[in-house]
Amino acid sequence: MYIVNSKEMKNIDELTISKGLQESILMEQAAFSVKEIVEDLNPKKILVMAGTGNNGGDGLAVARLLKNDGYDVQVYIIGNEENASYGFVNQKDICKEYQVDFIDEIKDLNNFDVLVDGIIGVGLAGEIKGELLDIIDHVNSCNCKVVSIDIPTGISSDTGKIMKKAIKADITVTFGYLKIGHLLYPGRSYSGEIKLSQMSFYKGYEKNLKRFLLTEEKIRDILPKRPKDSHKYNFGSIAVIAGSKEYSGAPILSALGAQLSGAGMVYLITPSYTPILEHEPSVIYTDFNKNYFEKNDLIKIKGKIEKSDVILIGPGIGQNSNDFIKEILEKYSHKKIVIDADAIGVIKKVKTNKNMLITPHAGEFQKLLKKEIESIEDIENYSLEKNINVLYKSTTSLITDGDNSYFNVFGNDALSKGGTGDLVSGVIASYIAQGCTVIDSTLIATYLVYKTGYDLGIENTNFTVTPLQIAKNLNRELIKLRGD
Ligand SMILES: NC(=O)C1=CN([C@@H]2O[C@H](COP(=O)(O)OP(=O)(O)OC[C@H]3O[C@@H](n4cnc5c(N)ncnc54)[C@H](O)[C@@H]3O)[C@@H](O)[C@H]2O)[C@@H](O)CC1
Ligand SMILES: [K+]
Repeated sequence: MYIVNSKEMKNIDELTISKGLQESILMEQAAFSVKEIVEDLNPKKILVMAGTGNNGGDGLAVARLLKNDGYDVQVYIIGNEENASYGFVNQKDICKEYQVDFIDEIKDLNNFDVLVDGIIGVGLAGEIKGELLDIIDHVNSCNCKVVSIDIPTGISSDTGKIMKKAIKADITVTFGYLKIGHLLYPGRSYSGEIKLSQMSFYKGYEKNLKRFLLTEEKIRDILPKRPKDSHKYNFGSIAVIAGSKEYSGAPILSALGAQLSGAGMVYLITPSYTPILEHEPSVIYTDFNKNYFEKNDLIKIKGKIEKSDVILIGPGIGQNSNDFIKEILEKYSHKKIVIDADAIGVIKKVKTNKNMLITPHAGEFQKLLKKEIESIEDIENYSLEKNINVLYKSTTSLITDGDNSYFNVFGNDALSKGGTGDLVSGVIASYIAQGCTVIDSTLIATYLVYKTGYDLGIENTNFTVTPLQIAKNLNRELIKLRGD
């Protein structure tokens, strides 16, 4: 499923209209789908709040359709009509013919049971200003159900950010394509339940789109098949190079993630002792009885690294093993490498390539960028400039190779715990070892871990789900995907 920004949506609108489909037809389609959703709420009294752009035009058309079906509906217009769009003016003229009731002031919004937010859609420019600031507060403090047209007023469709103030919707009805702002927080929570309506948009533009929603269907397509007649070497081997005196648990979660999701062979190499074999005896384990890795440790593990199809480096490794990490990234840059946690900072010092994946969360990524992340384009551009794959971990995670990006929205607060990232990186390495591309492996791994965490949170509570529990239950999602 494609995801668009406001510019792409505008291009799609314009291209569709250039093919001969009139704007008023698109508006009628949009309004009809909103009207049906409002009707499902069984309202007695409805207020449509309309801005003076085409989002307002949609709102006016919704009001007219509801009035025509006998509903008690009123319209309140917000903004300067001198600069109104043609779509708005046209719909207002039709509303008058249909005797739609316009009001000049709103006293108590609690007199209405449904509010339709047709104030601003994808045409939002800059921060909300003027009378709208108070109106938004008023809407957010009332008890009515709020249905936003296209995107809640005040949410940026490009970033999901609140542009000073935004309406909190119960339902958002959007048209043709999801917008980035529906998926990224806080836009994701302000949108409430999102309903996507199909429209007659010209599909020829889709070849230009490069952002996608990660779906179960996609995972079914890319999940590797396991041949019955196979041996361990069919499923690849992984060198997990992880841990330090301070963090002896992280390597366990990474190794378990790798082993419990199908890899053929997992070598775990840590500086100090970690009790992995008590958890999973099939892991091949080495430690050096020291606190951190040193550059010359590489000689001792060369054989295992060279036998491995994938290297996972970084979970729990701390900041005292950087020379050793740099040596590995330089020497084995021809191998697939998952670079996690404290190893991520080391990529600033090495030449990177598309065999590599980094897995930063916001704090780690900001350190690489040396500035705050403004939009997902910052992440995509970094990936392009550094020629490296990126998994940006957040409640909505982004997976990108710079050219194509996927949004994973299966995450929630059940995953917001130390150790989840270690598990994810292990599962990613596992699917690379099993023959998937770096990006596909990241899609599969984040899907499996996030979805398992989500399901365990529902069965138990989001407070109590742990990464170890998720690791031990990865099989459940795999069983569902296998279809039995
Ligand atoms: N062909 C089309 O163009 C279609 C457009 N559709 C609707 O049209 C919307 C886009 O319409 P527009 O491009 O006219 O834009 P919008 O109507 O979303 O926004 C423009 C209006 O918002 C006001 N505004 C913008 N930023 C503001 C700010 N910071 N503070 C206060 N007011 C602000 C502008 O003055 C203008 O009145 C979509 O979201 C969708 O609802 C749908 O009807 C489908 C077809
Ligand atoms: K809106």
